[in-house]
Amino acid sequence: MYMNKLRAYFIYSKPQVWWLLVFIGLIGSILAINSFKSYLIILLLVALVANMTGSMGAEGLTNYIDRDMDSIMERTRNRPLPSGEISEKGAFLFGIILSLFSIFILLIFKRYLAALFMFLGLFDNVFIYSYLLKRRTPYSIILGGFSGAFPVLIGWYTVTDRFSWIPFILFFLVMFWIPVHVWSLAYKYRDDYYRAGVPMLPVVYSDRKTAVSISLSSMLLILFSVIPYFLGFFNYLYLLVILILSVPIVIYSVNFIKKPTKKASMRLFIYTAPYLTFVFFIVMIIHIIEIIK
Ligand code: HEM
Ligand SMILES: CC(C)=CCC/C(C)=C/CC/C(C)=C/COP(=O)(O)OP(=O)(O)O
Repeated sequence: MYMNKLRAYFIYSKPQVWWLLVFIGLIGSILAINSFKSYLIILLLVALVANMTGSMGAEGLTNYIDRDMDSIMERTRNRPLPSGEISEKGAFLFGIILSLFSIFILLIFKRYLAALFMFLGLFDNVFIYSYLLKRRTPYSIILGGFSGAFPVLIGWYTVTDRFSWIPFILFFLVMFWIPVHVWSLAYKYRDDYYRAGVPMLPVVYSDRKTAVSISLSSMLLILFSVIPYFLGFFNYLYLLVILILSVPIVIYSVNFIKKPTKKASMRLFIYTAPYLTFVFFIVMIIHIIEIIK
């Protein structure tokens, strides 16, 4: 019984989502480390715990705020809260306790800037995106998108106070990645979102306009992904990998423009997480090669 409840809360936190938030935060920490001193490894683990509990807490609170719409949408109505596996009170306490803990642990280790970024990420995801904008505008994910990029800054500034453009470049890379990621999924579930009264872009706009918006976002993402090379932040290996990784985005986007279907949009959506994972992975590999050299 106890294990079932624990499992329900773990599923409630949406690990299928937050693993990537924690991963980009981990890369943010690794990029900030240029020597393997033990205290840096401890701070890296602090960042990992903070980003994990922060992401779990944010999801817990946003799922609580969205409990009405989640019980309507087919995609979400079997989740632990709409299905009644966990109580509303338990869901809220889960979200608030983990969110506060994620800030608290950073304050305990005197990582004040990282704690500020955690507060801003949580505030943006829970209040700005979920509570304020998601029910009001198709552009909620733009203003609400900052939250998903904060783990990179948290990872970096938990490990060091050193300024660098690198974490901010990666912050904006995630920002440019979000529209493709969200709108391609929202196209498939636009009827769901319509029934729940959520004005996601594919609900509000025609197929044509949605396809153009998603494809423009894809091109912006690719453009912003190659800029760090031309600004001299990452080397030719980064450029080569980005160009290779960008080919499917172009193909899937063109296919979606030519024939906007749910299958075409989901092919693009399913590629978005691996794309971001491999971009961050190659940035980490390049950094580690630099340190070892
Ligand atoms: C405003 C920003 C975002 C919104 C609205 C959003 C929305 C969504 C939605 C609706 C899903 C499907 C969830 C499900 O039905 O299980 C999803 C999946 C996912 N999201 Fe996001 N997302 C956002 C930002 C991010 C960010 C910043 C990351 C990580 C850096 C991320 C990582 C993922 C992953 C890994 C999945 C699972 C992908 C898959 O199943 O293939 N998301 N997202
Ligand atoms: C600082 C820090 C750790 C911030 C983390 C913020 C965070 C959890 C970002 C992820 C954004 C996301 C997956 C939103 C889900 O949207 P949704 O609720 O519309 O998705 P749904 O319809 O599937 O519930």
